[in-house]
Amino acid sequence: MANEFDPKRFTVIDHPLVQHKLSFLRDKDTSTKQFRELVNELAILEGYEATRDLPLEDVEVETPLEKAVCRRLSGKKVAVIPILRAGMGMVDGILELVPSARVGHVGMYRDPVTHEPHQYYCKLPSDVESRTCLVVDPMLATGGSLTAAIQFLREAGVRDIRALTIVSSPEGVRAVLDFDPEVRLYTCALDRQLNERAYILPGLGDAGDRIYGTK
Ligand SMILES: O=P(O)(O)OC[C@H]1O[C@H](OP(=O)(O)OP(=O)(O)O)[C@H](O)[C@@H]1O
Ligand SMILES: O=c1cc[nH]c(=O)[nH]1
Ligand SMILES: [Mg+2]
Repeated sequence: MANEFDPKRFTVIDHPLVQHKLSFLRDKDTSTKQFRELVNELAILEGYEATRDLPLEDVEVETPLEKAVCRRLSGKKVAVIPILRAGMGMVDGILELVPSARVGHVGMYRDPVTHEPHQYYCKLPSDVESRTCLVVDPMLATGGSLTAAIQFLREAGVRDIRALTIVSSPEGVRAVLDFDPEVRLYTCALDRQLNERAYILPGLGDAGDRIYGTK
């Protein structure tokens, strides 16, 4: 479905498998175990889309019959950057696709009253600036957490940043795309709006609590 955002920078993944899994993710009766599995599966499907244009190079391979020119990922390396906690639920899915990726962690929690993000941890790969960084977090609500993470990566010199969320609000998408003119954003769903507590509607509730069973 068309939306108001620049299609070169913002992609809603409307693949049937994604939409099918998302329907179970939203369901309040889905168990913690199943929720975690679904987040992992959605990360794989989304990661496939977000890595679609990684550069390739020709390599010569000897098949059992003859030599063949094949294509492999070229030098450009990948880092996965989960925004803690909920983003951790997407890491293994991305690593299944790109096993050699490094993982950097950005710890961020949202103040329940002001909704402002507070950073409490950060550890990035030493060569992060030369990597394609896939920032993962299931939820994009006000955009405060993701813009803070992007700012952090820009300050570390990262050029290629792609953000992968599962459910996004229009307010959050606008905030992220306006904040950073280069970032590319992928999501499985563009939802209707935020409520007065800055939760996404219809959304899926608190992703961190549902992944870890803390409520
Ligand atoms: O776009 P925003 O308004 O910043 O909200 C989205 C953030 O809120 C959630 O994290 P939360 O603060 O609940 O931390 P958690 O992952 O530890 O549960 C979510 O995982 C995002 O990081
Ligand atoms: O709807 C929301 C908003 C922020 N964080 C969540 O986990 N869910
Ligand atoms: Mg949470």
